[in-house]
Amino acid sequence: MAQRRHPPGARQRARAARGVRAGADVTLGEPWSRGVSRSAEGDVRVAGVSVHELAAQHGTPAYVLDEADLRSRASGYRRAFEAAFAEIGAGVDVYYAGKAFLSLAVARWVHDEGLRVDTATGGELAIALRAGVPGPHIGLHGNNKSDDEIVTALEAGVGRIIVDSLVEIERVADLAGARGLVAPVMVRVTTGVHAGGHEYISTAHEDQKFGLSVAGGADSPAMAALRRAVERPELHLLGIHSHIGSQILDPSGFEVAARVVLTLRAELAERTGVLVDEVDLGGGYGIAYLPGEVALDPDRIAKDVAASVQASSADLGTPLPRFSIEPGRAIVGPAGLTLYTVGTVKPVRIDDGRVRTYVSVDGGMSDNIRPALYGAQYHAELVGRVSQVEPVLARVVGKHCESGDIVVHEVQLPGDVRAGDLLAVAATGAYGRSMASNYNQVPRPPVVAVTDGRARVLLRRETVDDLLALDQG
Ligand SMILES: Cc1ncc(COP(=O)(O)O)c(C=O)c1O
Ligand SMILES: N[C@@H](CCCC[NH3+])C(=O)O
Repeated sequence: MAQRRHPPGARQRARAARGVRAGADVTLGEPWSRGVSRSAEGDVRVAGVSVHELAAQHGTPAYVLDEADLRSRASGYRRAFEAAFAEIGAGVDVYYAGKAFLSLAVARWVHDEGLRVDTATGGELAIALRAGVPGPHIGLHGNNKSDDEIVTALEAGVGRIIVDSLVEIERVADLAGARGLVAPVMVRVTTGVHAGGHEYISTAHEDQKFGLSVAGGADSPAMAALRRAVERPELHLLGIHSHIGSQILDPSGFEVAARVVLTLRAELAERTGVLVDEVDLGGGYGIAYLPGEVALDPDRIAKDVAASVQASSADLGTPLPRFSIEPGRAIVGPAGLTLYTVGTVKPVRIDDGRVRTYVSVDGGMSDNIRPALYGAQYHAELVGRVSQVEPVLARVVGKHCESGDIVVHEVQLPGDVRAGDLLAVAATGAYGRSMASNYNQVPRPPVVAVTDGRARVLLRRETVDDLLALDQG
């Protein structure tokens, strides 16, 4: 695929050479990362680097990650939860959910900021370990872990393996026992609380692949698994894990799930005499994708969850456990944007007589599957120049052979949007690159980190040669 490169305009070149900024830059605000600003001349910068420069140096499409933004969200979540849980006398660990996006640098950044790392596969585990995250600060998830994954985790001394089924309890115990090890495990349970979007629902029975249901009380699959984990001497049962969903904007689901888990913990103690030390409440903290949307505030949610677990524990008469959480999207999502170059622009008359302008960009569902998969909404802006032309109703689409290859369903863009323009889509840091594909043999874009006016490549752009290298003829 030919890569489009954007030579900066003469004015930008001259300014970059002088290293000065004309006029005061204005921060764009949510849903953009905190380092995204626009100068009076319309030059959009990420952490001080112009989008023209990024496009010229790295081509488009490109994922751009604002390091300072990511770090401050990581430390913000850690501080908020540490403070709120210290207030009620409980400890807390924050695990960054690497599934949202993981690379060596990102693993190091979150580790620097005092977070641990939650991995879901051997690949994520390998990256966390290679980055230098200590084994005890890593968790391994997965509903279908391979023996290799379990053994790698055991040998790396991971802090916890979150077991997801009865058979896995036996496998982890056998693999640990064969090596003379005791495996630290948590049991993942399903509380019936499902959250995401703006509401949560609570159902008694679960019809999905993750975890073990608490439905049935003393006879529940969750209780059976916990008891079995207590029985196996090759396992050290650390605690109970619950993850209720993703992109949650209504925090009440966390509180309901926490109460269910704390109740199960008390029941387990009654039946076995073992009061487990830890409770993990999973990830799912929602972010803003569109202007005007309000992300969950870590300080607020930490206080609410802490108050609710304190109340539940007091009702149950059990001492507070140590807590942990696993935010992914809330750390990396807002820190990322995707830079595209506009190609074909096509006005299309739609049913109600209006015209929708289809703006095709040089990427699409291969770099962001979320609109096609979940109907996810995003916000885009023209970032390479300022236009005074009236906005039109636009749909940003990709270059793939699918009519559902939509990047932004509906957005107002200047009526003179044209080929060669630079377009940025906000809040693509989570589940963009990590869920990217090579559909239509499109090489995956690079991830470029921007820090204090300097850009560097974290993951290089794939090439057609990379794709051909996989092909054994
Ligand atoms: C077990 C577990 N922990 C953490 C996460 C991270 O979720 P999010 O990125 O929504 O914070 C997920 C994904 O939803 C998950 O399945
Ligand atoms: N991948 C999903 C979220 C699922 C997270 C993993 N449990 C998303 O893009 O929103």
